[in-house]
Amino acid sequence: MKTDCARECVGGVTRRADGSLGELAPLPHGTVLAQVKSPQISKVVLLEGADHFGGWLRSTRREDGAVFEHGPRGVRPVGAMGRNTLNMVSELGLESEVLPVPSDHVASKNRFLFFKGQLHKMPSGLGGLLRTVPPFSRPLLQSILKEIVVKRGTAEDETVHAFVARRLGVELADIVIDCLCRGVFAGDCRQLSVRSCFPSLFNAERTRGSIVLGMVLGTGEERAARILHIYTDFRSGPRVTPSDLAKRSAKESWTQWSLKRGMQTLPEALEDALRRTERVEVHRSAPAKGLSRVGSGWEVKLEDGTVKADHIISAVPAHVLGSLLPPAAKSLSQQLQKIAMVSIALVNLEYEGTVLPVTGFGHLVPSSEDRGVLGVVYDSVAFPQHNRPGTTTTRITVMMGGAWFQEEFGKPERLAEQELLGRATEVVRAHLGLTVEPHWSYVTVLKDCIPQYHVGHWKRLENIGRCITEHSLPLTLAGASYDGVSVNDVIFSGRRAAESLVGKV
Ligand SMILES: Cc1cc2nc3c(=O)[nH]c(=O)nc-3n(C[C@H](O)[C@H](O)[C@H](O)COP(=O)(O)OP(=O)(O)OC[C@H]3O[C@@H](n4cnc5c(N)ncnc54)[C@H](O)[C@@H]3O)c2cc1C
Ligand SMILES: C=Cc1c2[nH]c(c1C)Cc1[nH]c(c(CCC(=O)O)c1C)Cc1[nH]c(c(C)c1CCC(=O)O)Cc1[nH]c(c(C)c1C=C)C2
Repeated sequence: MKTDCARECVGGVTRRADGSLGELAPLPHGTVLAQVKSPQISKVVLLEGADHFGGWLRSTRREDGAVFEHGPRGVRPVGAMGRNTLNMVSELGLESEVLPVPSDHVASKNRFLFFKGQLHKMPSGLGGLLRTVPPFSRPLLQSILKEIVVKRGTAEDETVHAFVARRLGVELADIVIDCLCRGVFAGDCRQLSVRSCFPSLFNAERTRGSIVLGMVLGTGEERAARILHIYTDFRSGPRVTPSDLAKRSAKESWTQWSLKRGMQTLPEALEDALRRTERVEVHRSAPAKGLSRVGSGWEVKLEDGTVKADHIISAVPAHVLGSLLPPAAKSLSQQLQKIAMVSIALVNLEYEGTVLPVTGFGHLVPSSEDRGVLGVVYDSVAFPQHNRPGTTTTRITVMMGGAWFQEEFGKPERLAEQELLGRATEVVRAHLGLTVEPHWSYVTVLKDCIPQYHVGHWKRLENIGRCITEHSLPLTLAGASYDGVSVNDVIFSGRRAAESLVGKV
């Protein structure tokens, strides 16, 4: 949670001698909008509930040099959002830390599906579209060509499954789209909204009458991005001037990138930069416990003090914000709390030697095959630089649960590590034929880690926006709960929120 204190505000935060947070004598508030629209923000107070910044960006750096990701492991460089993140990486001085994956890398070219007990390479290139490739019953090109003449839908929103079944056929919806939604949202394509999860597909149908025509007639960048990926959300977004690093990523056709010491390096570098910035106060282990309106601003209740602020940028999950708002904002709270979250059980495994039967990014599992197992990432293929130096090892990550967590595993807080490790090793035995024991493992349950944009999410966002405007709440929303769950999306949402207060920077 970020609180902005404009010049005239200013309650603020001090650290007591014992390190806890105390309140400064509050000074008079002026009108919030007049203050926050002014570029002269006197202070920004950043409140992080956990003892580290970065939320799900967590990396284990083992003493022997191996790196394991427990959250995101690759960021896409394409589009305005991708450039924006790379620009930030440059500004933070992390260029030399970047590990790019070019488009001709095997991790960019090969993705697999585990269907009917077998691994199948996802079709790619023209050949893959022309031929009948198992597990599909006919050439994908047939479905693609037919799509052009399918009548435009009229619904304001529908499930991703219904949309794709209608336009491209049930087989693609049941297998490919089911997998895609699991591999991005850990979600159920029969509940997720096409309008909010894949706005580019929804808009292509609306504006061009067809997904295929939308892709063909899109901008050059959109077309290029589409060719490079199986799935690309070709939202072009606002113009972002590319840094040298972003230009390099385009020139070298990167499909994703990571950082030498893991993705956690990014929030660490950001924290360091913020601590060096004047008028910015950064607090860890400082969870917001409640919000109340004081004058035209807010009072944020902490465990051991309060902070007064003219404006709040909330980057906590929607349901958390909903639980913090005062009773007077009941309808806003209710809307926020309706944005569902799912949990993931994640198991990192390390093996001695090269043990994978195939190479590529990883494989996804459709819900018809195994509801509980979402997919397996072959980390050491995309990022061998994270392997223990001087040895040949294989690192993989098994992801389980998502929208099926409760029915498959019960409550996230009740799970035994051993049970999850057992399930994960069983998965790699059945899917990849790995019968040897892993040399090292790490089990974690990421509770409520990915928001679910269910059908009607767009309407909920409209209602949320209306509640904020109607009650003139000095509140801006950012983070994964609203308009995109990728690392790029959430970083961009933070930037947009800040710019809505101080103007374009
Ligand atoms: C397993 C996994 C794999 C993923 N893989 C990828 C990938 O490969 N590529 C990609 O682009 N994206 C990926 N994502 C998605 C992406 O990582 C997340 O959507 C994104 O990091 C969410 O960022 P956020 O800041 O919105 O939310 P969070 O990371 O949830 O951060 C919210 C922060 O708010 C803090 N907070 C909570 N309550 C309070 C409170 N009361 N007071 C103060 N602070 C509070 C939390 O401690 C946390 O630091 C993945 C996600 C997961 C879970
Ligand atoms: C099996 C579960 C998951 C895997 N990754 C994620 C989950 C839930 C989370 C995730 N993965 C990606 C994103 C960002 C999307 C974006 O817009 O940038 C998120 C939130 C990247 C991604 N991973 C896969 C796809 C198709 C994408 C989209 C972008 C792209 O095309 O690169 C596929 C995939 N994810 C996982 C596996 C095992 C897998 C496929 C082989 C893990």
